Amino acid sequence: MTLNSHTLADLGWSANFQRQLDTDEFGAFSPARVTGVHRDRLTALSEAGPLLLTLPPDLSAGDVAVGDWVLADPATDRVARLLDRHSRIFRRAAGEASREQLIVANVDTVFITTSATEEFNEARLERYLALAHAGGIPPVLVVTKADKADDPETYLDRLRAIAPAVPAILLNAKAEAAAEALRPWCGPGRTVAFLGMSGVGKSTLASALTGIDLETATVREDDMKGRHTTTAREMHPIPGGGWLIDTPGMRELRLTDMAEGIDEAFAEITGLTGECRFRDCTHGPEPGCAVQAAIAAGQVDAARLDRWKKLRAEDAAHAASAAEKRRRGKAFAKVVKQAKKAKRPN
Ligand SMILES: Nc1nc2c(ncn2[C@@H]2O[C@H](COP(=O)(O)OP(=O)(O)OP(=O)(O)O)[C@@H](O)[C@H]2O)c(=O)[nH]1
Ligand SMILES: [Zn+2]
Repeated sequence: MTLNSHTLADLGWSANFQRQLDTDEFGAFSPARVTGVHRDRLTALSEAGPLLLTLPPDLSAGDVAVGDWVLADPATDRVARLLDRHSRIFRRAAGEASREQLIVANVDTVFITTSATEEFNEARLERYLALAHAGGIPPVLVVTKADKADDPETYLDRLRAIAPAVPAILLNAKAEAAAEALRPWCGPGRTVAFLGMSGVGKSTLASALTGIDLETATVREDDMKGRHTTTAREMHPIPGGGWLIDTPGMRELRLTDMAEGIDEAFAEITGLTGECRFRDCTHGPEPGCAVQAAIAAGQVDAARLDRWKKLRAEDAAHAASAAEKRRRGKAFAKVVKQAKKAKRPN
């Protein structure tokens, strides 16, 4: 099989997408996986090979992300419909309240990558976990630079303390065996992505998995007018099956984008809050607090409670400022409308 010929299953198609098609769509359109999003067009892969698609008037580039599935009209090379995604990574759009800015779609596993160095930080990892949970993507924790630490196993202990249910692996990203350690989550039709701070070894691992140097990998494509353009590839095949998505948007994710899905990342605490005597318990000094009781019993880490409260507070502040912006935006629009009305001659 060449690089340009994949079955739908290889591309990540599943019953979950199949179910979304109407009977009349079956014969008329071909499903295609989005591999690149540009201002007014998409690159995509279908069973027949690469496609260059235009967007219909009711869809804008911001509605689509690398990893999405679309139905393409082969007669016009236009997107007929965007299919519902099963998972995503998103950030909150700056300025515009409550709107999600989509970063990637339909990822099956996210490798949250950290290193056995000073960079290791529980609070940050909890945010990455929250981001994965919010987008419905099962996370795997990867600790690189095992070769640089005196006692690297302690980092696994620290991960167990914050996320006992999340698989965690410790490795040297530069070693031959690095790709093998990630292989259980890859395979035909499966899509993976890396998240983590700069310098933790994401590119090293990505190159080990795909066999290409992603830092320098570019691809020449024809644009609509037949000109050649050079663009970075954002969805890479993994030898043996599966895909790695690596977009600039993922690398630009900032920690402030990540305060959703927090409750799931702190399940051992949020699972208890319903048992507190007071419904509005702050899990501080009040009597009958189930969380404080668990801390006293050594079942919950007090530092985790602090970080959970902090994340929740940040999230609330973020939501409040977004609501305020929206309110001001509306008030401003009203003023503009009134001004226009006033100017208009009868
Ligand atoms: N010794 C050792 N060095 C590593 C390991 N993983 C990564 N490095 C080195 O750390 C440096 C940064 O690795 P990258 O793979 O570029 O990190 P990155 O996460 O892709 O960083 P950005 O591209 O900035 O997001 C490189 O010099 C790697 O060779 C490891 O497990 N052990
Ligand atoms: Zn409480």
